[in-house]
Amino acid sequence: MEETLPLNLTHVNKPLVFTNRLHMLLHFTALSFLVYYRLCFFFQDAKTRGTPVLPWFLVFSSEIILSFIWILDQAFRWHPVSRTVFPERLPEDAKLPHIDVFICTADPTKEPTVDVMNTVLSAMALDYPPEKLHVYVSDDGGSVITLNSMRETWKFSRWWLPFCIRYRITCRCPKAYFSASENDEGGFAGNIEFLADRKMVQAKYETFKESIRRVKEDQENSGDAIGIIGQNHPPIIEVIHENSSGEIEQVELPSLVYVSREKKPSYPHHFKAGALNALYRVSAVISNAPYVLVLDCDMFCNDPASARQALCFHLDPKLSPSLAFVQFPQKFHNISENDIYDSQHRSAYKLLWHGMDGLKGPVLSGTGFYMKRESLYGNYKIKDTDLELQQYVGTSKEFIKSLNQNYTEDSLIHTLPEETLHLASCNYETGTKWGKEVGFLYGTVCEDVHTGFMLNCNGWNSVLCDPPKPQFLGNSTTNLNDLLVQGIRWYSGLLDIGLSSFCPLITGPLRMSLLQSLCYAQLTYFTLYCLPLWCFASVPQLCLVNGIPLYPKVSDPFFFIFLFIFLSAVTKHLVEVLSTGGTFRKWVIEQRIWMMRSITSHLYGCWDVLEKKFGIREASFVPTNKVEDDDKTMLYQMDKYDFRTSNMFLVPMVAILIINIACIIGGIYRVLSVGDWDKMFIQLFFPAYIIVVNYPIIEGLVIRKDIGRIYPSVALVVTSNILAAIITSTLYSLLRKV
Ligand SMILES: O=c1ccn([C@@H]2O[C@H](COP(=O)(O)OP(=O)(O)O[C@H]3O[C@H](CO)[C@@H](O)[C@H](O)[C@H]3O)[C@@H](O)[C@H]2O)c(=O)[nH]1
Ligand SMILES: [Mn+2]
Repeated sequence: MEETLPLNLTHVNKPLVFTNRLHMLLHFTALSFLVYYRLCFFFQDAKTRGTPVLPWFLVFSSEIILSFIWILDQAFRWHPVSRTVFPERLPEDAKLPHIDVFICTADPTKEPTVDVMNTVLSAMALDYPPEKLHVYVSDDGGSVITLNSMRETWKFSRWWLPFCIRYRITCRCPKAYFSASENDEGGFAGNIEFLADRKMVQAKYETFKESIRRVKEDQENSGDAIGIIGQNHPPIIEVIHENSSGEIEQVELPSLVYVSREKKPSYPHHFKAGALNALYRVSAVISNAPYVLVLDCDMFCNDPASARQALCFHLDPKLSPSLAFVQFPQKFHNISENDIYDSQHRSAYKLLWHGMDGLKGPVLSGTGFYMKRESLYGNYKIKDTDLELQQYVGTSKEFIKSLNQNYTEDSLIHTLPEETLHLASCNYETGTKWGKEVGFLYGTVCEDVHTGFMLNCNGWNSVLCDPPKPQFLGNSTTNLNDLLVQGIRWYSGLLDIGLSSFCPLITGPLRMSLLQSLCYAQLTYFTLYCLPLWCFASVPQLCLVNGIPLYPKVSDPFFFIFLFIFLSAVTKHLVEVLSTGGTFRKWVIEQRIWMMRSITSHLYGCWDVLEKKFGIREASFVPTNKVEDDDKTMLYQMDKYDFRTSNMFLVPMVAILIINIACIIGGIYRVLSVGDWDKMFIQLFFPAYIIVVNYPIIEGLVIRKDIGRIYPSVALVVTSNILAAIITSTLYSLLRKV
């Protein structure tokens, strides 16, 4: 009866679903009262109002935007699920499908080659029949360093893979394996042969690292600067192969292919999406596996079992026909205990993705997913003539042939090198539907969300596979500068999708469930948090000093509506943090990071989108820095914010704090002398809350003496004060008049 047992199971946490929905009902009712209260104001007689219209309107608009995002957010909480897989029930190895692994790298200066090669090694060492595994590395930098290092990697893999298999090592990324405090001994603890082999392989690993260092040095000495090579180079494709030397045992290894697509300054290259599409084509004529694992170069396989786990969904006869991809959550190896930047993106990967999984499936997250190759080929099947097909996917006959291959071993095509180079050339896509209907979509730097959204629109589903042991571990941004810079790219890319012709609120409901569309809308519109947060950080405070009440007084029944909404929102957040393994402290940190990001990254993200819409600026994808810096890591591990970032981020944060501190002092003085504290209670609470939550900024500015503090440079002090003064005086004059 073995065959009838399911490969996977889905669980619904019913009590959680119930409490979520009850909370939605209560919170929504309170929000309706709030809207009623705000609207009534406009019907009052101008004389009895006692508050000018403008500040009321600003605060009301902000509340509407927050409520709008809150409503979108509820879709994630409607029907969260989790899943279990049973890889032991998969068919025997001989019947398993081929898998291609794509690893993207772009810049050997920002993405340390040794780490990239560790990712490659961990992927080659997946627990999967090696003859069915092809690992492709896309090098957008077109760098000799990466190519030569891959040759070294191939050599080392002949030692590394047999070692992992023989001793059943589960951590197959050598860097992680050799630096782990506790050794993964696969049940061979104390075995003399194991210890000797381990020592020998470790020595080989050291030699391997040394050889990569030499490759780098040779390149630097040859005068070719690293980094600027990326924008203009011919296509290079090489199947890595070395003649085996006698001393190594003969083992079958997965194939390893280096692909650097052609780049010319006159052709847009569409960043990572362009790189992945080139890999899609090249691999189609080499191995053409029906499933593709995509990895960022900094995300290694932490457990070799992921391929088999993903196949528990892809080979499930019920799910398979409409299943586009199996997404594993992004998890990171460099997260400290308190995680002061929320680098792990707790809410997304521990909560939101599970919520979408209960609807039509999680959003594509850029890395750590097993995609069904066919799902990205669009509507190629309904093209009648060869010409139509060529206009759709391009002119390569070999590629078109690959579309209809049966994925059996004998059908693997042995392609001529010219064909692969043609497929990786930069004008191959001209006049075709690549990036529009075929492959990863262009037009935004968040190609992952965009592509996932369109797949869902076209009827494909996805699932989230989140086993207890992280299958992939990446490198997250753990300093303020990288975090905020990366944030600008994400939030502008996401808002780009929201404002494009693929607006999730319009396209979505027509082509998928309303709830799933709301989830996408939340992802693409939460950049707009910057508007209400800027407002709440300044308007109520300035009204406080001016004696303009914006909220009901303590004795008013509506006061409890506001109190309830605040408490309900923060308590729900706190409960979610605690139930996903966080602490009270983590909750405060998330509140703080939300404020910091909204005030800076979200704002600049919006600005970026505006500039792009008006054609002032082109899209850019600045790869995140992945070089480990001891100073920065030390500060992060010590839970100290590293404020060594540009004034572009510091000035708004410091200016907001100046306003809040000044207003709370002025406000308290005014309330004491006038005695209307009951009218101003909420407005006194606002700045107090902001100051308490953001205390580390004050500490960084006036108390800390270490390298990560905020240096009160003349430029910073002057610009923050000027900004604070501009905001204050503009609002001051406006608020009173209207
Ligand atoms: O022109 C480019 C730019 C980047 N990359 C690669 O894309 C990957 C992701 O870039 P990274 O700098 O690490 O960006 P992150 O912000 O960390 O990436 C997140 O956000 C991206 C979308 O902005 C997604 O593509 C990623 O999968 C997701 O992890 C890396 O492997 C890069 O080498 C390219 O191949 N070509
Ligand atoms: Mn990354």
